[in-house]
Amino acid sequence: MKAYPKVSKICCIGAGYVGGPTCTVIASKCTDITVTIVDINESRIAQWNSDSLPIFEPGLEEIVKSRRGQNLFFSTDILKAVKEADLIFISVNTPTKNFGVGKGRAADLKHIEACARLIADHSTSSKIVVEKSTVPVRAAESLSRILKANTKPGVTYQVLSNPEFLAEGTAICDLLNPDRVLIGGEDTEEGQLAIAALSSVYEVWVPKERIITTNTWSSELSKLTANAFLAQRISSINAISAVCEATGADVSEVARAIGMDTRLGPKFLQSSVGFGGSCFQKDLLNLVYISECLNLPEVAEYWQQVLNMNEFQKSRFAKRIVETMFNTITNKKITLLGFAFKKNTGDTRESPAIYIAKYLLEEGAVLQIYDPKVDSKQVFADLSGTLSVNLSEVVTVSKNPYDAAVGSHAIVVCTEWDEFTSLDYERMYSRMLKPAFVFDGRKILNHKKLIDIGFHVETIGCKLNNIDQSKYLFSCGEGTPRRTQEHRMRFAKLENIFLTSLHWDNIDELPEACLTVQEIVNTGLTLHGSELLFQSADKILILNELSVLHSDCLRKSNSKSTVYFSEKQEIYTARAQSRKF
Ligand SMILES: NC(=O)C1=CN([C@@H]2O[C@H](COP(=O)(O)OP(=O)(O)OC[C@H]3O[C@@H](n4cnc5c(N)ncnc54)[C@H](O)[C@@H]3O)[C@@H](O)[C@H]2O)C=CC1
Ligand SMILES: O=C(O)[C@H]1O[C@H](OP(=O)(O)OP(=O)(O)OC[C@H]2O[C@@H](n3ccc(=O)[nH]c3=O)[C@H](O)[C@@H]2O)[C@H](O)[C@@H](O)[C@@H]1O
Repeated sequence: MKAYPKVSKICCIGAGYVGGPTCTVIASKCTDITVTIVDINESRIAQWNSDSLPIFEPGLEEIVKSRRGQNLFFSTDILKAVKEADLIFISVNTPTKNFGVGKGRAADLKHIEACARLIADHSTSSKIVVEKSTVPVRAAESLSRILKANTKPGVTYQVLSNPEFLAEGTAICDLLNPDRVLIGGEDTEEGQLAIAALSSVYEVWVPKERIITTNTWSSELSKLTANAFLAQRISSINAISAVCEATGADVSEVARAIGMDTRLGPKFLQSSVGFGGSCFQKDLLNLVYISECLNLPEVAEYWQQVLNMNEFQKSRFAKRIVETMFNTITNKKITLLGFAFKKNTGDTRESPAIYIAKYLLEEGAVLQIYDPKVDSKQVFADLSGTLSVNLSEVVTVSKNPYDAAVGSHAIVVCTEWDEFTSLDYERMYSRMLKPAFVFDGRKILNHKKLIDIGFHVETIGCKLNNIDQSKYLFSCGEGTPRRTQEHRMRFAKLENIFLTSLHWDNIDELPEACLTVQEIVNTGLTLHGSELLFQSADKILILNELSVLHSDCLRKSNSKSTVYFSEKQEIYTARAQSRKF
């Protein structure tokens, strides 16, 4: 068998989340190959050539900087790179079609086709064309037909399928140490030679036994199947999380127990607010569409259910936020921690945070959003379009989580960033209105500790023992400080005093209590009682350093709910802004 000439020049069309990292790693491992990554998006290429790369991926920047200008180039001169290359990766986006036949389900292959026509029109030498993008089964065949129908004399093409399995956030590790590299090609001598040529590129750093070869269609279908199985696992554990919440079981315990079965394994069993990202939904929709086209409605329905479960999970979580906050979040500030679809990436495509944010905004909430890698421009772009609210009035993007917590009623964790586990939640709590809530959509926080601080905590897949940790002192008559000491209650930790009547016996020591609290800490003191009591209390409490808030338990007007806490909280909020002694 003849050997294919050694690959010495690679062109990658599409400088996105796949093309950029993949070909950067190839350039770093195969320093004798010149790798040029091209894109029609000029600003993206300019960013790749700058100090601020267009995507965040741990470890990527170092490798780009070490190879850029050596054997790694980013360019908008697509024609030149295509002409010079022996091997061309097509890594363009293949989004879900939003028009015409297959709208909302089929993959839109217009970018792939544009690449094929461009290669056919401008190539003056033979090429191996590699489908890196995720495509429907038999897409390589269409690619091949376009190329061959436009072939110039003396130019030949071999089309390979080489799907990418990297996950964002761990892309560099995945590329350096892949579980497998899959290459599909034609079952002809030329096809096998092309497979061998691409394989030789990977063999520089990937053990040969991890490079598997197959026919093109199996390769294409394996990619869709891998994503479908991964998404199915998440939807399966999320379905169980709903059962756990209804029964008192804990989904983390269930995941641990089943994950130790070597047949199941522990990965992808993290129950969450739902999966996001640019591929799971798109690829599942594609699989559903292909199954329908093949007249396999049962198969289509089966995979559709994985997506339905994901929608259910997101909406269940969003509804729970509103229900727990006394069924109304109108004008309530809510802090969203995380906006990316997972940690260690700035990518927000199909992020569950977008769904949650839109839901809360539609319910009238005011959002204060913090994500370490997503900027405000991206947040506003993602939230624009569908809502009936003026976004700039109801959404702020903060530069740190503590600012995002000021005046907020609730924290909602949407992304599992490591830094969220080590925040100073006492500090967050002190900046929030009470009762203060945490909704942990990623199950990453120390829930017991949060409850001890005073938060009401809700999470996915288990019921938490939320007991009201607030301490109430009923009346504050003569001898109260002494008696609180006898009962080992620290006066300075006092946050609530309930005044039962205006009689001097009940309020005698109130000024001293307030002075003590003011001197030592404090985040504020709430007095509970009737309006009448407060009119008198106003006259005896004039403190510069301490906010004393009123909670008028008797007033029922203006109440949207008969729930005591709801009413208390509304009045508390209103007073908090207007009354300071
Ligand atoms: N994002 C991910 O983690 C993974 C994505 N994939 C698949 O890889 C493909 C690419 O995905 P991403 O890199 O995330 O997309 P992306 O949207 O980040 O990047 C695609 C790039 O292709 C460029 N492009 C489109 N048409 C072009 C043309 N005719 N000429 C030159 N450039 C063109 C776009 O300007 C864009 O910069 C998709 O099929 C996706 O399903 C596969 C594995 C992982
Ligand atoms: O084709 C693709 O685009 C890629 O899709 C996924 O990678 P990615 O979407 O980048 O990230 P994942 O780690 O798979 O996470 C996807 C979503 O599922 C969520 N997830 C993941 C794991 C888990 O246990 N629970 C869970 O909710 C994540 O938070 C995230 O929202 C696959 O993992 C990659 O193998 C594949 O190459």
